[in-house]
Amino acid sequence: MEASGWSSSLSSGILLSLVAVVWTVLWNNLQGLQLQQFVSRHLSRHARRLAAIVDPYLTITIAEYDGGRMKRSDAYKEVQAYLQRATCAAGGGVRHLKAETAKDVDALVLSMGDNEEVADAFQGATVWWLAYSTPPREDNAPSYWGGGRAARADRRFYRLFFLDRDRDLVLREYLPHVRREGRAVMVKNRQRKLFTNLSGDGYDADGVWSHVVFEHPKTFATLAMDPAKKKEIMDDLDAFRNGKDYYARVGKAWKRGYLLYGPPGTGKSTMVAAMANHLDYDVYDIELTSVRTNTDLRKLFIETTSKSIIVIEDIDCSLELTGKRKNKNNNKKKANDDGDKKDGAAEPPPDETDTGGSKVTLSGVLNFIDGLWSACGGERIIVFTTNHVEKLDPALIRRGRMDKHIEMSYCCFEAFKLLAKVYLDVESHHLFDAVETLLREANMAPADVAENLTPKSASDDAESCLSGLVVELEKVLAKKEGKGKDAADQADDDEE
Ligand SMILES: Nc1ncnc2c1ncn2[C@@H]1O[C@H](COP(=O)(O)OP(=O)(O)OP(=O)(O)O)[C@@H](O)[C@H]1O
Ligand SMILES: [Mg+2]
Repeated sequence: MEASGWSSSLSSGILLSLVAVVWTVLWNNLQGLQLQQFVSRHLSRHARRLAAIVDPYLTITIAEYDGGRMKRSDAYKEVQAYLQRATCAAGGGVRHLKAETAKDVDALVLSMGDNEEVADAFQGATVWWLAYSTPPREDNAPSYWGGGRAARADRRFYRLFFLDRDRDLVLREYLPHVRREGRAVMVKNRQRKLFTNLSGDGYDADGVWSHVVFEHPKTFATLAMDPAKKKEIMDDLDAFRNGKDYYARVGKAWKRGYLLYGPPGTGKSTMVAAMANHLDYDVYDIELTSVRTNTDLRKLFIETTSKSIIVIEDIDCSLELTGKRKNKNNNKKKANDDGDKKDGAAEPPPDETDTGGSKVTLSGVLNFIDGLWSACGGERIIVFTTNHVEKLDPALIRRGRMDKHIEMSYCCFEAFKLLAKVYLDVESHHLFDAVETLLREANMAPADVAENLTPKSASDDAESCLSGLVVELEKVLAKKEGKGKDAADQADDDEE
């Protein structure tokens, strides 16, 4: 925030008096309500400037990014939220509004467009807010922070104008009031968001992240898995959410890592949605191959808000993160004494001269998870998903980084019963016994079970869906037994 002022002058006072006299004469002669309204609105837009001639005013500028391009300023976001309400209250005063979807699907949240000005009254004083933006500076992408979309975007500001005589009121009471109210508006309007670091049409840009409204319907109630395991995960999440004091007491950053591993279609991505819905958190989905450097990755992390889940899907496919660190460490042991223990602040440049495309390295990802920067903000869950846990570098998934390892496995009978209830609304059926026996031997992912339980035509009912499932399970089992027999024959041949 910055403050400046102008002093009044006698000649300005005389000029204002003249303007007032001319204005009164003109006003009395104006014909027609419409013209009067037009002039009135025009005048109100300049009232602040006129007032300043006789009484100096101060300004406070609030930039969207203070202290560089690291993180959106909380004050800016709070003022933005506060002004959404003030803008609505201002009625016709603001002519160019920006609209965003609100929590209530039919409603819109309105905020001031660029170069719009809105007046606000507080305890008898009047203040004015102006929204404006400036083009990015040429030198606005310091190489240390890696530049990025935020650095290339317009720089946005709010400027508050108020009279000098209201200085104490504004600084001591009005601004804290604005921030408090702004936070309340943010909570009220909060829609959960799904963020991505990929830019594109259909996303709303928000610094380095783009987002859409997060509307995944999956909850733990409809997630099929072993009930005891499910309860354990839900308890773990609850303990995390309520664990602020615990984390502070033991001196740990308030974050928790979950590794979800298992074959395709066992519900890893679905589990992330259920977790987000359970905790009421936002989701940040990082496409690692689109992150150019380790510093960009760190910037993405810093720009996440608390109460969020940060997901990297298919971590084994995302990058060459499987064992590379070991080779690197062997090669550069003296220069870089164990990259995973480095805490981000002084990242070695050689890490970023890695492979083409994305230059994110294992060391960068390790720092991102539990380097010094990872403690910024708190209350974040980091989730990795993979089909091949055995391929991952042990450093990446050790406890402390990925605190909880959750195996998402093939469908068990308990999981099947839940799917049958969800998809067919049946809790018991004469075919359940056959399904139970088959599921003990045949490996079928919940995604495939769910697909078999989905009616395909109006004539499909529970009986036909369950029969279809039994047939499919028998096929899977026959295939498995066939493979087992082939393998046994091969072993016999080898022995001979
Ligand atoms: N445990 C489950 N409970 C309910 N539905 C499930 C479950 N597992 C999978 N499904 C259904 O199957 C579909 C695929 O699941 P999902 O994408 O979560 O699998 P995945 O484990 O992430 O697979 P991949 O390894 O290929 O990414 C989803 O639409 C989901 O509804
Ligand atoms: Mg998945």
